[in-house]
Amino acid sequence: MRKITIIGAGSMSEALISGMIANQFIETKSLWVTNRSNRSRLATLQQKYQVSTSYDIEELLNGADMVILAIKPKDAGAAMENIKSHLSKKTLLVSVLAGISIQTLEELSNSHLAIVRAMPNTSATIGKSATALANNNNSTKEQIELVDKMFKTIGLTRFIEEEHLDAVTGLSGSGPAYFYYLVEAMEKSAIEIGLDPKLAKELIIQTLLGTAEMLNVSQKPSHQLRREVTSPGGTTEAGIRILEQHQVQEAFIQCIIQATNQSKKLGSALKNKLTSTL
Ligand SMILES: NC(=O)C1=CN([C@@H]2O[C@H](COP(=O)(O)OP(=O)(O)OC[C@H]3O[C@@H](n4cnc5c(N)ncnc54)[C@H](OP(=O)(O)O)[C@@H]3O)[C@@H](O)[C@H]2O)C=CC1
Ligand SMILES: O=C(O)[C@@H]1CCC=N1
Repeated sequence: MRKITIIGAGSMSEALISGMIANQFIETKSLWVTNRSNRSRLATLQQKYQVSTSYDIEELLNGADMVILAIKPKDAGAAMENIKSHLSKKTLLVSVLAGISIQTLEELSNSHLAIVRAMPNTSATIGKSATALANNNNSTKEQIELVDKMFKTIGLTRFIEEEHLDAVTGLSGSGPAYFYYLVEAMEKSAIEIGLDPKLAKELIIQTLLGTAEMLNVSQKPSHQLRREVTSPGGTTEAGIRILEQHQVQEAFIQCIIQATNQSKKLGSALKNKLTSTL
């Protein structure tokens, strides 16, 4: 019987819990969850998913096959300090933290652990995450297969070189927020143009689903699919002209570059802190 422990009980932790449980990846009582101090949140997760919860590090980590870090990047130092002496060489450490490199995790654990760094997104909640993963050389084939299977319970997985994980964070880790931002604009415009908000939301959602499915099944590149919507002298052309005047495509490119750079910054902030305390 497997034992998995999640350190952190926020939104990403819950997405992982719900995916694992919905897919019967692990027995509920063998899935352990903890956080820093929010007892009522742990009680909620315990009631909702029948997972085990504890603040006793030994109880949490003893015999764990996998320990998943699902805390904010700034809390990585404190959390690792708390757990490092209880991690065995047989345990796979999995991190979903933005920006924190495998090397930093190795330094924080002070031992040669098997480590996998992952970048999912919040669509994990409904089993539709796009998750990229990178492992260090200490990870065994069995551990890599296990973590892949685990993340497949929340959506698509791809193993990549670690150097690209900050870019993945900027692109698909933060990605749902960009689409929500666009939907917010569409909802606001619906009011301006006199549409019922409920009807508008249904139409927006179906349009998004249809667009995603077209991109998925069609062999055509995105710019061609866009051209096919755009009749000469028509409505789309008139609308897109405004987006081009405001350089919206360029703004999205800069947005993703900035998010990628922020992921790198989060990593180097912790690294610099570690170096200065050595
Ligand atoms: N949200 C997203 O879209 C995505 C997030 N991520 C990454 O996932 C990680 C978690 O994000 P998210 O779930 O949104 O964060 P939340 O703020 O929702 O949750 C953070 C959790 O960490 C706990 N925590 C903090 N310090 C410690 C500690 N020392 N020991 C144990 N638990 C601790 C908190 O406990 P308490 O409440 O008691 O303080 C809380 O349960 C981040 O590193 C983020 O980069 C990755 C992909 C997407
Ligand atoms: O905003 C963040 O830092 C996290 C990482 C990716 C998505 N959310």
